[in-house]
Amino acid sequence: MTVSPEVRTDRHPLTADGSVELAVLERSGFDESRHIGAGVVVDAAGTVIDAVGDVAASIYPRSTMKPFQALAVRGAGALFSDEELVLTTASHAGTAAHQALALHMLESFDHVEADLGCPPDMPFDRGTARTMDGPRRLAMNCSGKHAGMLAACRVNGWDAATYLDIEHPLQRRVRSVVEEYTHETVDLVGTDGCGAPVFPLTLTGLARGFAGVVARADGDSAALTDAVLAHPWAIDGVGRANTVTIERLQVLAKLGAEGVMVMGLPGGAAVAVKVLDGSQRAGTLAALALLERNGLVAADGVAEVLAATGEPVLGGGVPVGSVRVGAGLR
Ligand SMILES: NC(=O)C[C@H](N)C(=O)O
Repeated sequence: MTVSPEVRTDRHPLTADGSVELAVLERSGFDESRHIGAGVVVDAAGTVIDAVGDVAASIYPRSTMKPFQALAVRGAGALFSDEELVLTTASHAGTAAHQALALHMLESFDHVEADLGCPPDMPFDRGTARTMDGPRRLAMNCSGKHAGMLAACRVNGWDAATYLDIEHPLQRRVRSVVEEYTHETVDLVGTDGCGAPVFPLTLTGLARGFAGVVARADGDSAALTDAVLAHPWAIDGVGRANTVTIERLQVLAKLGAEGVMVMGLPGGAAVAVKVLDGSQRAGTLAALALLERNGLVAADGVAEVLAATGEPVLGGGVPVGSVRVGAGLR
């Protein structure tokens, strides 16, 4: 992590003391695991309307930064089809369709797979992984984001070999988009798993920023929001949690690694959640519980999404338990 001269003295990480119980896994009638963390709901104007835990704590947003990165790429003049635009903001499952889309994005701007700055990886989708000989960059969940960044370099004549450097013109743009939407000063820079710069943000700033994106206040954020709603398969994968949430609830959902989840109602509120232990298990459950308790999504729709995407608790191959909303959210 590098530190800029004007470090915020109030920036602090989320701790156990700043967390509440978000989810509990019960097996055979006995509680087995608990996930703690924090979550915040803001309205369309970015005002906090509900919060649990220390939502002034900062977290790495990981892939929930992708909507801001996608807007920076589009703002730099790299234009794609709607499905490709969704891939620029995706943590995709790496299916053949996702990989083909990423390849088309590269080729449209005279790039090749080896130009991608993200590392070779196996796809999230197990079926696709079984068909592959080994990891490749196209299959990495961030390949669409990186293809978009490379396209922005081509359009502007920027150096494509250094596009992940924090002082590269593209990353400067990303930084200013993040600051514009979150209303926070970027003062710390880390490196995401895919190699891109990632900035700690308060949970509240992240929710505010996401509410700004789904507010559709300008052409680029409207195009991004509408594209995700129209092509939810591309942002995650068929049957996967973000895709199912978008399909069933018309709520934009975006996961980040290490237990981060943001969701936003087009033109309305947004929620941001961090599960302290980094587990992905509780993210969708906690974010939807926060939206539901504020009357922003219907209980039956939430139950449908959780039934379709919740992690099964199995014993001998049959369900013997469940994951429920924790005491901190009730
Ligand atoms: N889904 C994610 O958050 C991935 C993240 N961008 C990483 O590279 O690790």
